[in-house]
Amino acid sequence: REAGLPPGPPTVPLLGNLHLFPTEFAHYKFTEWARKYGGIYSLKMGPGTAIVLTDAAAVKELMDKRSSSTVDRPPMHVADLVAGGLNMVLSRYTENWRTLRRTAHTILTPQASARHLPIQQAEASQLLHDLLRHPQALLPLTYFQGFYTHIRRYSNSVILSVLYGKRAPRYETPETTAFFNAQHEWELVLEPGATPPVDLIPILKYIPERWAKWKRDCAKTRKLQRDLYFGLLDETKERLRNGDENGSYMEEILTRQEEFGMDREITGYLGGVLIEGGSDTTSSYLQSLILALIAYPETQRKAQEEVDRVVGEHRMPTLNDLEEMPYIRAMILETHRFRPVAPLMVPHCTLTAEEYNGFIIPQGTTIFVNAWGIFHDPELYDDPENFIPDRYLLTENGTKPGVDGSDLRPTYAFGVGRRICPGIHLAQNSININAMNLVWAFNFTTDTDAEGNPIELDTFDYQKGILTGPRSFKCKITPRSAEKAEIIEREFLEAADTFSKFEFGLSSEDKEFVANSRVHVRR
Ligand code: HEM
Repeated sequence: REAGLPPGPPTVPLLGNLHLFPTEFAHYKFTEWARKYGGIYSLKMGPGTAIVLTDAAAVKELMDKRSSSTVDRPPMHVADLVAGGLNMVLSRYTENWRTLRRTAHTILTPQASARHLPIQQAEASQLLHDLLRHPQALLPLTYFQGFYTHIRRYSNSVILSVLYGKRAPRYETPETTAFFNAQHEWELVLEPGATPPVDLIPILKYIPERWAKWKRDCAKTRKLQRDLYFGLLDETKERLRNGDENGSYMEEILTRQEEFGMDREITGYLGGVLIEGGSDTTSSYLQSLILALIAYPETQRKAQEEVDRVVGEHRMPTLNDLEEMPYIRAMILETHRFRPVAPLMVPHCTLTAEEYNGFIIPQGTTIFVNAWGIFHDPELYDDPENFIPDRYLLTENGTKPGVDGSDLRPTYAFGVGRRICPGIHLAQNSININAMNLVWAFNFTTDTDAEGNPIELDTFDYQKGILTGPRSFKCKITPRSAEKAEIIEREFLEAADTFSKFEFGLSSEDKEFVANSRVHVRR
């Protein structure tokens, strides 16, 4: 370890700390090291360096205030092979990234996100309806529990609708299947160990494809992504040409392509990255919320009391109600803290050398922001391992009274500096609507086994990966009253008008599903 670097675990020759680097759930190990080496420590990755920040003051200074240096991402050859450097999440600080980011900001403003509220609300009404009708697995062979796929469908359909004006009525809708399929392949090639260390030893990039399965996997992922992303783009173009607009983001980009400086290639990938960013993040969050509500029934009871007081029995919640619901707002923040979707955010990288607190951070250093370690720091939070929304009623950032939490902020889970999540407004609308809806509509409880014993939930049973969410779990979802069940049916039926504007070019199975679900309701 070079002089001037922050401390860190002991190194060995050549590898540095590479042999210690966790290949899954890295945030646990990073947090253990933070308690030992401090809020800023370094890891030697062969000749390269990584810094782990588990200190909110350091994050604020380095990631927010000095974001012009920490805006970069570390090199990732796999991302270049799959998306030609055009995947905004993983892209380096290039002209293309700036174009993608600028355009994303222009279309994803709070005002634009508000314009898309009707379809978000309609989709949320289908989510309630799906949970009411089919809370359990839809197909006997489905690995996932029914509720789990309903939530995934919801978030994917919302993003497809707002981007391309085309919704996904079923989890098995062809575009949704194609997306989750491509995404699965993408996650496999991104897994640590799936590729040789090409970013550390660049000569490995030149291994011919016939000896490198990973290159063939990247090519396969690239094709799956391009077929879907450019297919959807071309359909939108076609509709625009035919005068069938419905106000989607891609229509706006296609209309203003020149002004945004976007060619076909970059436009296709902008849409793609927004589907990727917007699908499993929102759904993982909602699945974590349900998991927490079941594991902490007292919290569920308090949230239900509040929603009943503000909304009552006879109507569904609306976004305006949230203002009157401090407990639900606290519960929303506590879910981000308890189980952040991106526990290490997405790694950043320095464009210039930085000095901080007497340490030198060289140019080209990878920076991990250990959101998990900060959110679970017992110095900051009382009883951090438990789900306790009340903490956010005591202080703005949920920290212990008397502790200075001013370096934190309520949007922390969405990232830092110039890479902060551009989908934040759309995501927050989804989270706010559904958090209220779910506690208003249902009781969430543990399921029972064949002998009638409750099936214990493991609140640590999470998927591995940069983004994480609970693995499918069993639970019981029951409507809280017959009247609420009726309101759910009615709202879903009334949403048909809103849906119809987004029901272009559906497959025959989707058409049949749509027709049947609505006829069924009318009976
Ligand atoms: C619960 C929901 C969500 C959470 C918790 C979340 C969180 C994050 C985090 C932590 C980052 C990395 C920030 C950083 O590097 O510092 C990020 C980046 C990103 N998110 Fe989200 N996100 C969510 C929803 C969405 C949605 C709905 C979209 C799309 C509409 C989206 C699109 C993106 C994109 C494109 C980036 C990359 C930004 C860049 O590197 O410049 N996210 N998000």
